[in-house]
Amino acid sequence: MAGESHYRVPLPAFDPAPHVLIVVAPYYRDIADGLLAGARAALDSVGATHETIEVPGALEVPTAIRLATNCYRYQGYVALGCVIRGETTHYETVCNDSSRALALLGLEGHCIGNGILTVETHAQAAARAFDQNKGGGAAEAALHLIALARRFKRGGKAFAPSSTDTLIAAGGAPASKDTA
Ligand SMILES: Nc1c(NC[C@H](O)[C@H](O)[C@H](O)CO)[nH]c(=O)[nH]c1=O
Ligand SMILES: CC(=O)[C@@H](O)COP(=O)(O)O
Repeated sequence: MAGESHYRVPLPAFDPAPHVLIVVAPYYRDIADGLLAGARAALDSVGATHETIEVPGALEVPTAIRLATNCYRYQGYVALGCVIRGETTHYETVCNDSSRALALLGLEGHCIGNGILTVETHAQAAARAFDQNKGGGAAEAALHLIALARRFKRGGKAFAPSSTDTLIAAGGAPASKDTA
């Protein structure tokens, strides 16, 4: 499967536009550049502003995001990188720990899209970074979570469900101004 084949939930409109931090591990520079281009295009498409920082490897991405949360500057985060299986069990460590740490940060309420590829070969990585635009998908995931965070923000007014309200709407459906 080379190209993109799954359904992508339409992005909501944002007002105000969110500010997002991209954290990328350019362990494989060419793959990282493909992921970055897709992520930036997705953020630009909704008017989101963004900054990018680099860390050495995928294992550092969650820690960098956690450190960035200290400054309350970003509404969401896009984690980008690529892990390719080597000869030892280190692959499992890098894949599982980075993924688990990002998930735990998400459960703390941080809006994170995970675009860290975990693959067997460089060719698989290239297909996902370029043809399948996994960087864009990760940025879109972060944007959907930002919309949800705004919709369900702490101390917000009570929400009355209606037939048009679904979880998938992710903040895009209600006409009310519910911005964070
Ligand atoms: N093998 C890969 C790594 N390994 C490096 C670790 O992520 C980490 O930087 C190191 O253990 C120091 O803490 N990183 C990747 O991004 N991709 C790999 O394939
Ligand atoms: C995913 C990795 O950490 C990998 O690149 C390391 O390779 P190796 O298992 O051959 O040391």
